[in-house]
Amino acid sequence: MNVGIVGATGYGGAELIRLINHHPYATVSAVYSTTQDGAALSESYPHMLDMNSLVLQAFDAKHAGATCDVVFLATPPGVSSKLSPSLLAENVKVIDLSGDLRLKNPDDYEVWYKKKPADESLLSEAVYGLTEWTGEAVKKARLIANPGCYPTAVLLGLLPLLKAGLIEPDSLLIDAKSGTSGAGRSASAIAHFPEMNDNFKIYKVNQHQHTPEIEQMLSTVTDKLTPITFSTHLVPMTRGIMATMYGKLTVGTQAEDLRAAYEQSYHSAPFVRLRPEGQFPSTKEVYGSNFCDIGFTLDQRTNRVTIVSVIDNLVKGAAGQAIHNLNVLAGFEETAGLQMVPVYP
Ligand SMILES: NC(=O)C1=CN([C@@H]2O[C@H](COP(=O)(O)OP(=O)(O)OC[C@H]3O[C@@H](n4cnc5c(N)ncnc54)[C@H](OP(=O)(O)O)[C@@H]3O)[C@@H](O)[C@H]2O)C=CC1
Ligand SMILES: CC(=O)N[C@@H](CCC(=O)OP(=O)(O)O)C(=O)O
Repeated sequence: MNVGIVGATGYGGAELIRLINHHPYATVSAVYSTTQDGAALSESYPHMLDMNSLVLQAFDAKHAGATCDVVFLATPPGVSSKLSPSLLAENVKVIDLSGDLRLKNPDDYEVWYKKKPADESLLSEAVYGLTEWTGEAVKKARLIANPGCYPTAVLLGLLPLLKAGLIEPDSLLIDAKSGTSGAGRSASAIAHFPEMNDNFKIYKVNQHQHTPEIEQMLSTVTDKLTPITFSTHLVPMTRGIMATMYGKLTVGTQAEDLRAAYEQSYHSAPFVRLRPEGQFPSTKEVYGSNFCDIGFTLDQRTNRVTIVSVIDNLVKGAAGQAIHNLNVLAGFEETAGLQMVPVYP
């Protein structure tokens, strides 16, 4: 299968190239850039010096139609809503890593992204690609909205317990932390070395654009939209997200109910790993891999559960999850090209 990447000079694009290089059935056949038409990939990324057959070029939907079966859009907000229709018209399937097509309500996009939303027809066609939960719809999709990095960690940790009715949805507190690659290669000053080294920052308090995305997906298992408290922090590391989540248990919930709910949801999910009760994962334990590791414990004293979910933001939170979606929609085995053991230490 031939794939193209728009935004190939960014971190998400580079991670797609790295992972697809090991994919048994997919080949990168086109890499698009708005700023580096004609440049070799190694001009942006010298670590890909041996991949100089990949020459960056200006995006052209007709070219993509002639050379690619699927195109990944690893582009900033506001771009994929414009490019997707021209790719679909060329019979090319689209996997969008940005937030443009994730929110079904266009007003939410306008409020949280402060940009013009995509056309409603595009939003209604886009399938939210949280593969473990929406894989059946992904199989039939031609347009996939790949989940955000924070929502991936948060939703994989919360959905099984909410679906089983084990925690009160309106009691949820979500405290998430990310490495700075989450902000992209052209990150603003907030993520620069002198700002972030030896520092720890909270940001976008009550304003993070992933809030409605999390609420939207949680509502599919609780049947009502419940506002959440969701805080995001930058930590001085390159990759990794840890979401620590707290919720009040419903009457009678025991630790074995929590474990049973996770096992029921993820018994055949190759990328979700559950820790024994009371043991918690760290971000390094998933670094460079497509795993989401989850730990939990129940506090009898407060009648609350603490859940910890970790991912690599660039893999499970972006490129790896996008390739997982590619595998499902193409009918490949789910793990094709994604069986990396985490890099440790
Ligand atoms: N970093 C992460 O951990 C995650 C990122 N995402 C999302 O994935 C997308 C890509 O993120 P990331 O790779 O980190 O971002 P980067 O800033 O690292 O890269 C984005 C790339 O998009 C290209 N670009 C910029 N403007 C345009 C445009 N108008 N049209 C087409 N291409 C353009 C640029 O390449 P060029 O100048 O060569 O055109 C740039 O290299 C974003 O929407 C992000 O929010 C989602 C999950 C996790
Ligand atoms: C660390 C960091 O800055 N992370 C970014 C993630 C951005 C992102 O992935 O945005 P979309 O999913 O909405 O496209 C942020 O918090 O805004």
